[in-house]
Amino acid sequence: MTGPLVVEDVALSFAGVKALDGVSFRVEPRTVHAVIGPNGAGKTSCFNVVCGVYTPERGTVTLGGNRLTGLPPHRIARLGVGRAFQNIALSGRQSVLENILLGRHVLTRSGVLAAGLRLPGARREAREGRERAAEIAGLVGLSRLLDRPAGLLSYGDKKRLELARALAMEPSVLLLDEPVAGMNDEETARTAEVIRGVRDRAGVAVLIIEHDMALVMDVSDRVTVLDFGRLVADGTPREVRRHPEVLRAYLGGALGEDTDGEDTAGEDTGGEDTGETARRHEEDK
Ligand SMILES: Nc1ncnc2c1ncn2[C@@H]1O[C@H](COP(=O)(O)OP(=O)(O)OP(=O)(O)O)[C@@H](O)[C@H]1O
Repeated sequence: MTGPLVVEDVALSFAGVKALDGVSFRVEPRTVHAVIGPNGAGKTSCFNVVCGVYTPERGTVTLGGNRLTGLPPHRIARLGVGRAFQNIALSGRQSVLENILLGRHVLTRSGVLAAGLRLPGARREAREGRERAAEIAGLVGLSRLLDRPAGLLSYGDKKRLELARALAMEPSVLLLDEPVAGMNDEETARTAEVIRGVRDRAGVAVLIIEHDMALVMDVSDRVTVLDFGRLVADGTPREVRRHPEVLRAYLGGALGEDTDGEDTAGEDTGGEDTGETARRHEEDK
């Protein structure tokens, strides 16, 4: 990893709606960092700013000191920001291995012509690419399914293949948008292991958006909480779970279970009206 991903004072609006309003946080190398918040909090907008899909009105994003803001998404990807999309867009007829290799295209130097002419450099690159793709498949638990067409995989395996394809670009930071959405408990647990493996075995930082609070609290080293485009808390899972603003944003419910057995859901948050935020979110829908 080249260094931290630093989001600094980022602001973005849509027709007067402040999707992000002065958001700053940093993702340290080799950590799992979650961005959470109620619907419409600005999580997806934040990802889109990091990836270069949106250019913020104010603020910057840097990776290891290199400025990403203002660069097109493909340049940002080459600089080390990988993304696995929420909507699965795999090539169903191609095998697991071939799908991972598609993700490596961005790294292949010798190009299609050289490969077609079977030049030695291209052949070596192709062999190394296949070896690395197989390693990545191992990292996400798909080693035994290398030759299987992606279209025949289970839902959970498809999501993990999508993750592998993003890893094939050899990112320093991997962005995962709801990696366990729609998964049962067993698949969620497998994916949690994969996320830890990406951090610990591949040495890649993982930035996730996720609504599954149990997963977030389980795998994250750090959590950034957004609400109405503003950062309301940033800290370890334990710290944010107890943060009054976080409890207010979530009405205490989703974050109430504490590992030390204390129930923080019923804690007095000091707010005048804990129902206010929820009502506003309901109105927004
Ligand atoms: N392309 C867009 N056009 C107009 N408004 C948008 C657009 N994208 C996001 N917004 C608005 O910006 C705010 C933040 O939205 P965003 O999608 O970033 O939130 P989110 O936290 O990802 O929500 P969710 O959990 O529902 O996906 C919302 O008020 C949303 O309606």
